[in-house]
Amino acid sequence: MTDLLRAEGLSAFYGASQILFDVDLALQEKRTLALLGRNGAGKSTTMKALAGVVPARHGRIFFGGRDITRAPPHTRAQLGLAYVPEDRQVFPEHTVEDNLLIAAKSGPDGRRDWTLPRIWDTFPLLTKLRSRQAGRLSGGEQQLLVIARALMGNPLVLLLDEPSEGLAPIVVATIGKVLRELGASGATILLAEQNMHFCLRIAEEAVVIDKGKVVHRQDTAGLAGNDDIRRRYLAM
Ligand SMILES: Nc1ncnc2c1ncn2[C@@H]1O[C@H](COP(=O)(O)OP(=O)(O)OP(=O)(O)O)[C@@H](O)[C@H]1O
Repeated sequence: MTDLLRAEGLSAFYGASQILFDVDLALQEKRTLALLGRNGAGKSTTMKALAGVVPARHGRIFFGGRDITRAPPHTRAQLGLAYVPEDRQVFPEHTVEDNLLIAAKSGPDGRRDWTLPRIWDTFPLLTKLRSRQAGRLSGGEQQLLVIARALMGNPLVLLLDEPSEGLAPIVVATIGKVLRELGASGATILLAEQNMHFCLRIAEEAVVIDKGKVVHRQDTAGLAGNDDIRRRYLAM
């Protein structure tokens, strides 16, 4: 299978502080990879480096075989890399439907698989809320909206930063169901999470990061039974 997105020897800094050390990641087409780690392990920084929001000081990032290490965030987005940050930024004054329509465009390959009707089918909860102002949605509803909005751009890869963070278990279950369906329909997803249980039925494989370094890689089914790694790096 082809690596759609690959990071090789990635390092990143905030000022003088080094946050990522020699991170290697490979995301294959039509697969979901979990990037797991505790609070402060470096998951968000990795996602930001892949999206171009934080520069890579060393190393290389390849997307569809093309070197995007120095490409700005908007170029990466145009190439089909959709980044959904953890802060769930919706356009608060606009309706759910307008938030989605603002983002509607063909994918870099000309595909228009994701349209409003398909979004309503995949996210029934959003259908009910289509006329509501996005700023009035709950955190979970906003999370669904930002995922749906990313899909409206028909991306090749979704980078999702901690979609389950701070949400009630029932909402987390709804988001999990949507992500499983997306994976089954052939989406390519990198999912940064602290919550390993959330990832188990969504991602096939996991990369564990700790103190900015990749410390372990395993299929998620195996990781669930790997008490040593879970205790050492995932605080569970
Ligand atoms: N803007 C910043 N300036 C300086 N240091 C930062 C900044 N953002 C994050 N850090 C530090 O970088 C390290 C990695 O943070 P990062 O947000 O990537 O971790 P994370 O695994 O995503 O954790 P969380 O679950 O808290 O989001 C932490 O030590 C954090 O304090």
